[in-house]
Amino acid sequence: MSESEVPLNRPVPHSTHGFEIAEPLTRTTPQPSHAGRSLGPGFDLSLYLVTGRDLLPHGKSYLASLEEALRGGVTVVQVREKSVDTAEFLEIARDTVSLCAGYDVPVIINDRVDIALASGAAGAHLGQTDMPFAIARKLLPPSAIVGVSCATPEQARRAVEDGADYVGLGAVYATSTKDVSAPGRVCGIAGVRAMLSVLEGTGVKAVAIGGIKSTNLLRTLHGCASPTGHTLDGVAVVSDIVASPEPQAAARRLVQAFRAWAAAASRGPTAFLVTPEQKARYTPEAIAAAAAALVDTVRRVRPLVHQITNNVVKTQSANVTLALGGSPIMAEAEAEQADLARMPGGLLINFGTIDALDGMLAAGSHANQNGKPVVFDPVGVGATSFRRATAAKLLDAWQPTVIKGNAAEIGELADSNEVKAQGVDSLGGFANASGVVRSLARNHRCIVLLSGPIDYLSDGSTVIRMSNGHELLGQITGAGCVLGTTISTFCGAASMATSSISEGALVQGDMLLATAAGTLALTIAAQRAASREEVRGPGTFLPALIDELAMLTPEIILRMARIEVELE
Ligand SMILES: Cc1ncc(COP(=O)(O)OP(=O)(O)O)c(N)n1
Ligand SMILES: Cc1nc(C(=O)O)sc1CCOP(=O)(O)O
Repeated sequence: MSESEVPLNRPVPHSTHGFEIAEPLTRTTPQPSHAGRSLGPGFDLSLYLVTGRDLLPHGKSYLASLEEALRGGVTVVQVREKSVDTAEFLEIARDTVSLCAGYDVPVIINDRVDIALASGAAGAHLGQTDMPFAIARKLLPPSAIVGVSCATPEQARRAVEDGADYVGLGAVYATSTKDVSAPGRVCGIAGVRAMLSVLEGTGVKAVAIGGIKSTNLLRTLHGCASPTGHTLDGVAVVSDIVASPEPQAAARRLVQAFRAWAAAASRGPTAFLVTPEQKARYTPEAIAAAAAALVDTVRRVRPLVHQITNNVVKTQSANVTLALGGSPIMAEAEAEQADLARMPGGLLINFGTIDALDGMLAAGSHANQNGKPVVFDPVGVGATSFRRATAAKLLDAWQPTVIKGNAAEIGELADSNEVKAQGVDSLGGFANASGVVRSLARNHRCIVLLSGPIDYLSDGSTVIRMSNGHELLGQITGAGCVLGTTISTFCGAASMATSSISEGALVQGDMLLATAAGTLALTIAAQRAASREEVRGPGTFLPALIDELAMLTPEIILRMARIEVELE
């Protein structure tokens, strides 16, 4: 839908929200009694504005800013006042109810049930240390909407039992609007996911709150979902709207992005990755054909392949990128990540030596903002608790498009101890590798590749098994790392070359096929390199591998690809 087609809020003759306890100061039209509840399950939390008068830009009045935000498409307004006396709070609440009534937007009062009652608002929002839910429910009319703040699954469970209409989940990110510096107070994307799992099937709606902006909205929505695809009903925002000199434009950006994403998410639990039409095309022949075509696409579009990778493999990775036809850049400084993310292509984050954590955090976030695919290689993630914590931090900061790893690394991220690690290598494999990759892909909402003698690839639904490769790959250092390079090269090219735009998607293009292509390119080139006459062992294998990558053709892929598909 184009910007001009998105329905924005327009003033309406009189409101249907709010219960009639006291008439707002400026309203002349009588309100229907207890109409707030008539919003019932249908109340629209898509863009939930929480007010913050102290953040208003100089010269902008509270009501002018609020009205602009309403015109921009805000769907619920919460009056949050932390430092005024009761009389002033009531006056602000009444003015807010009166203005919002004109846009048919319900008003919720933060913390204060008495103000909710006296102002004729649609309901109240309660924190964990505010009035107990049961008492608030008793005091408020049955029509009132009552929301509860939650930061843990336990609190979410309690809110469901109590009968909350919705919950505010957060803080998702750090924010300067409110002090959330206490340990564990920022629950992150992973925390919101855990709470959404609790809410599944309960009918209790959810918004996320804390540090949400138009720049991280899509990443937040994409990541905040339970493994079965239970997602947010909206986002609650303070500063991104209130502190803006143009609150209408700020609200419009947020609500449009939310609606585009919600339309995509409604197509199914893995529709964030592939459409049903794409899925129908996942046959071994079609996958080989797509991978073959992408070999030429890489050479045509020459993706910039930005790699933050470990010192052991940098030169090798750059040479592999060049051999395929991509353009490598190994840039780690935090300060250059925003500029680099604006250049089309792919990003690889390989944390083999974790030298550039700030660069990794910034690179992924900027890539998400610019729709660039992010390939994450959590090298040796189970080896130390520092690596485990770093992986969790990175996965909270940005959304990977692809996670690739060996059995020990994938097992660690999947909370499985079936496979043992030895440093950055793994010992053994999974009894049900397809199940492991499928479930990890669902949990992390991304493509997962488990590399090994057979490579298992999944988008959370389909599993693709590829059995090309050669044992010499296991005898050179960094074979897994250069697999990350070939995948990010193909993902970058596929995202640049796609002609069909999927609204609300974090990355354009079929990343499952691109990951398959990147895997096949390396493993088939390895087979060909190993069969060369001059190759006597690992020392002669590596240059031959780079030669074979440079000489790869679509026909070679079509002839040699060994692919099986398991549809769910
Ligand atoms: C939608 C939404 N979610 C969470 C909060 C936080 O409320 P609370 O825990 O009561 O903290 P304060 O806002 O009172 O500081 C909220 N207000 N809205
Ligand atoms: C009011 C509030 N409650 C939070 C919670 O975690 O409960 S975070 C928060 C402030 C959100 O402001 P901004 O959108 O400017 O980051």
